[in-house]
Amino acid sequence: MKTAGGTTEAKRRAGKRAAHEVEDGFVVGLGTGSTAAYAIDAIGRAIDDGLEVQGIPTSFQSRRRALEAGIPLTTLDAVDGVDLAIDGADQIADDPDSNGYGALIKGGGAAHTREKLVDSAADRFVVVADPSKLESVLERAIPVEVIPDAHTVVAERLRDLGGEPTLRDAERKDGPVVTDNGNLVVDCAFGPIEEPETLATRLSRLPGVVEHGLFVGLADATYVGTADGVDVREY
Ligand SMILES: O=C[C@H](O)[C@H](O)[C@H](O)COP(=O)(O)O
Repeated sequence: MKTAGGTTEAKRRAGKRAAHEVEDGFVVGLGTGSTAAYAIDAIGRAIDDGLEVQGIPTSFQSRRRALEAGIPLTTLDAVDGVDLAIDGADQIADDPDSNGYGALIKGGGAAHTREKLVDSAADRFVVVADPSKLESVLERAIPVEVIPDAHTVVAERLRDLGGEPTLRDAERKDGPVVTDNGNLVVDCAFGPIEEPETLATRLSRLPGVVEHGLFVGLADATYVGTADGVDVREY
């Protein structure tokens, strides 16, 4: 049986393992969420032991975690490139025989726009996860970041594409979630996504959409923490 403690340990293992890939002098993309946070903490400990790196956070949350961990920060426009990005995922397509093997759904924390920017800029993008994130076919609702004025129009276009859109509401305030970029999030359910690349292209084309949480062909590897180790998938 999977326990909350077991999941925590799996996330910690995956995060630590990915942090081992960080080398002296690297510029590292720092993902958002509870799993990437373990990688950030591990990089911080390596810095205490003498490693020299710079981090690029993907959200307010990862920036704060990185500052707490003592990671020197930089920005995408101040560096020549990103050596490695480490980031979590909400769902990972895990059928090697399918079109979308290694495709991801991200944005459960509304951070997918900056995550996609940083993760796609990296020479290598490693996903860190626990086994609950693995599915043969992606099926979670896709987070779509929209400029505020556009949310009703985009929702209409998403229905045209066969989706069921819902404006994401904040849990601890009246009103919608507002992203780090000042935008809104529409979560759109499409059922099982057999052709993630086709859907990703269609979503990217919609006026008013800033970015969506379907990451296709971006991940280079996934590290899945397990009860006694880490399973590695290279794409
Ligand atoms: O917007 C949030 C991000 O895409 C996260 O990487 C994703 O939600 C996974 O988070 P966690 O590791 O906490 O499940």
